[in-house]
Amino acid sequence: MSIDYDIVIIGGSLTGRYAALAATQLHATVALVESQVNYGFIHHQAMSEIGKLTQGLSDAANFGIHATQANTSDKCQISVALPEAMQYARGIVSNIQEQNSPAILAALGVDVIFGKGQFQSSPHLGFAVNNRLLRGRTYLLANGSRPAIPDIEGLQTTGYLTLSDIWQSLKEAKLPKNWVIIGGLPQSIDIAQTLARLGCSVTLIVKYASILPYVDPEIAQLLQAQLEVDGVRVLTQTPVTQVMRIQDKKWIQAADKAIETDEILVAIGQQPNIESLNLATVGVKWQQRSLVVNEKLQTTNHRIYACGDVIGGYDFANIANYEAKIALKNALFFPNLRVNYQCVPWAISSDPTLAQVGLTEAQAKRRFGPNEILVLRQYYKSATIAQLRGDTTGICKLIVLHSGEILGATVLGTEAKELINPIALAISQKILVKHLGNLSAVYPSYSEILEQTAQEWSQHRLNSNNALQDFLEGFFHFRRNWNL
Ligand SMILES: Cc1cc2nc3c(=O)[nH]c(=O)nc-3n(C[C@H](O)[C@H](O)[C@H](O)COP(=O)(O)OP(=O)(O)OC[C@H]3O[C@@H](n4cnc5c(N)ncnc54)[C@H](O)[C@@H]3O)c2cc1C
Ligand SMILES: NC(=O)c1ccc[n+]([C@@H]2O[C@H](COP(=O)([O-])OP(=O)(O)OC[C@H]3O[C@@H](n4cnc5c(N)ncnc54)[C@H](O)[C@@H]3O)[C@@H](O)[C@H]2O)c1
Repeated sequence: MSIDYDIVIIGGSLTGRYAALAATQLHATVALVESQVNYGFIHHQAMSEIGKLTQGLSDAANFGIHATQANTSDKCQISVALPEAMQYARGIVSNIQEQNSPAILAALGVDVIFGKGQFQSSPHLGFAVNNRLLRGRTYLLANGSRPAIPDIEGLQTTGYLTLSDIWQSLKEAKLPKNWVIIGGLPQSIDIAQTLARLGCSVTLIVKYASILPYVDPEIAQLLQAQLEVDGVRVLTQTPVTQVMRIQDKKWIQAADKAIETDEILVAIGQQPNIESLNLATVGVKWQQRSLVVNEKLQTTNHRIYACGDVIGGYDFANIANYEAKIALKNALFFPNLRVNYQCVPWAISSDPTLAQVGLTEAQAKRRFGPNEILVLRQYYKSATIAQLRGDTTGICKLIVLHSGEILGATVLGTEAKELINPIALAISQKILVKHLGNLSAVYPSYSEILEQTAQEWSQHRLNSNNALQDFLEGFFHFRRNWNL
């Protein structure tokens, strides 16, 4: 069989492009097939930053900072001009787009093909696009997912927005005032807070007991409390059963509550983009929420690999890139590598930020038994930097074995995204918690929180070792008595 490319990558967002560049660096020949890149999530991040800035400016008075109108003693009101904010966000998207442009990829040796294409199985496995048949030794599906829409009575006829189109579809100069968000995905938590900070009235509705069922409950509760402080009304254990339009208002029936709103955002999960790919013909299987892959990220056709949102799980760009690395190496060389999500962190850009890696306390206790686990925690208020910046809401929680092996961590607080990365590295490199405790972190810095949390381990070891405590007491008693 003759081939045109060592790998054909289908889907060219940040992950597809990342995989394509990594392949060319390894001197493999690569085709990247892309239908239409959507940088919606960068747009969202920009809006989220504007929301945080607005909040920061509103809090300025706590630091004794007051702004007054020229020639009057009236205080300034903080407000966001949506068209200008959207223009700023579009500018960021355009910069990122430029950095990842097809011209740059082509210059680096990637054959970029615009189109949608589909697999064909005969006479040989190939990917047909724009009247061309791309024959790859292997294929990588990085073609993402789209919002899953629940079968709720009246939802389709009433109309709704999703995480993919929320910002792009807003045409008015002002945001709709009242929002209902259905579903507690990581991204919907962030969007709820951003909308509230931009002046909207937001109700977040989830059908489970927690806004984020896979997160440490203590921390999910703290995050929920912060959302409520920001003015988000949170309804848990409240399944939405019906949606309807009455005149120009939308109405939501959630358990025994009827809620009137201007706009609805549906965020209950994603489903893979698979329909147009002709996957059944080439033996690739899928489920409702994801493609079926093994630990090597091979689909049920061993020459076709997949990574990113198309294979399900939490949708995060860094998780997609991690999977792309594994899938790419398996596809180009011998398929030996297996995914291990234990050391891949993820974070929500909420304020305070939530970041998690490895096992939660409950998962660790289930896997190793409750007596084998130590939970080390430190609150942000103990760190000088948090006091200086006035952001003392936060906690760092490390889950460790008695041996000092780190199993997981959850951090809620400023710079949690930065703190989680060294913990992920410690987990992957099996660096014991005592080494994190010996950090000598820069003072004042948020890393102190990590250092202090890790030091709890030595303190716990000492407190639970009576023989060592007796020895130390005796040792210093002896030195004092003998003046040594
Ligand atoms: C509102 C929002 C906020 C987010 N915030 C964050 C965040 O803060 N941090 C974070 O890590 N992640 C965030 N994410 C998630 C992140 O965007 C995704 O996890 C990441 O982009 C995964 O990349 P992917 O390549 O799997 O899928 P996508 O980014 O969806 O890319 C798939 C690509 O494949 C193309 N494609 C689809 N079908 C075909 C076809 N048949 N042929 C050719 N091409 C095709 C599409 O056009 C698209 O460009 C957010 C997502 C949303 C919606
Ligand atoms: N990283 C992880 O640890 C992990 C683990 C499991 C699942 N996931 C992923 O997280 C995503 C969500 O998973 P899930 O199993 O919670 O999905 P789900 O469809 O059961 O729920 C998603 C969210 O929508 C809410 N919801 C759904 N229907 C609703 C309704 N009618 N009314 C009100 N709220 C409603 C749920 O309460 C939840 O907050 C999926 O994409 C899944 O693959 C991640």
